[in-house]
Amino acid sequence: MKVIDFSRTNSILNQYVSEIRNVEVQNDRLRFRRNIERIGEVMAYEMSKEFQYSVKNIQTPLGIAPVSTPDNRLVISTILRAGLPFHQGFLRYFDYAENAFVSAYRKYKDTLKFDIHIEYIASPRIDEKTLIITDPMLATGSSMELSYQAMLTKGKPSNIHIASIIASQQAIDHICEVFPEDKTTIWCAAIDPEINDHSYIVPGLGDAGDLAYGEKE
Ligand SMILES: O=P(O)(O)OC[C@H]1O[C@H](OP(=O)(O)OP(=O)(O)O)[C@H](O)[C@@H]1O
Ligand SMILES: O=c1cc[nH]c(=O)[nH]1
Ligand SMILES: [Mg+2]
Repeated sequence: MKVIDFSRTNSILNQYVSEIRNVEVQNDRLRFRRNIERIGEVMAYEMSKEFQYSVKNIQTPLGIAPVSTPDNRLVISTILRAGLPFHQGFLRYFDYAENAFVSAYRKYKDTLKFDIHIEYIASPRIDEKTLIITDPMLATGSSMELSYQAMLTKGKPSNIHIASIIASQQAIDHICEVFPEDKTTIWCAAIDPEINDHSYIVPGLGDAGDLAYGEKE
């Protein structure tokens, strides 16, 4: 499976990642959400280079201009809640994309053990389309796996892009096992080495949903 890790390349993306990780900066919710959006925008631009293109002859006021534009039919799917600003970043660039939303949350049995519950899905048909699943955090990879299973009730995509910001090495390994190898690409801004006993990514950034939208009870 193709895994693209942007932290290996020097670019302005790393500035945005440093700010969402930084305890001195990340509590500014507006900046946190905007940085997540900006990472989505940059990632969307990079991802667009992998799409299929064909030349269209565009009528200008003065003549015909041949322009190569993408042909992929995109569905951007997002895992609530933390995925929302990331989704928005992709949608700013892929303005013709269809959109899907899946809810996934950790229901704790005690302080360490939890199940992931999927209770809501709103999606178009995804047959023969390019499915982009956006979620800024991949800790165990279970929310991504279960959300993908839920999306498969809406059809069979031709190819899949998993977009995350911080992924644990464990999540990358898990996704490589459970997603179709030949048609999946993982995009992330960084891969961190560990998850802790509470299944939080270390060093990670903390709870992305809470940082974007406030704590829940
Ligand atoms: O890889 P996993 O171990 O499944 O963990 C990652 C999930 O955790 C976060 O959501 P969270 O459950 O915190 O919900 P929230 O976005 O509502 O805060 C994140 O956005 C992922 O969906
Ligand atoms: O590190 C983590 C793990 C799950 N969800 C988060 O927001 N952060
Ligand atoms: Mg959360």
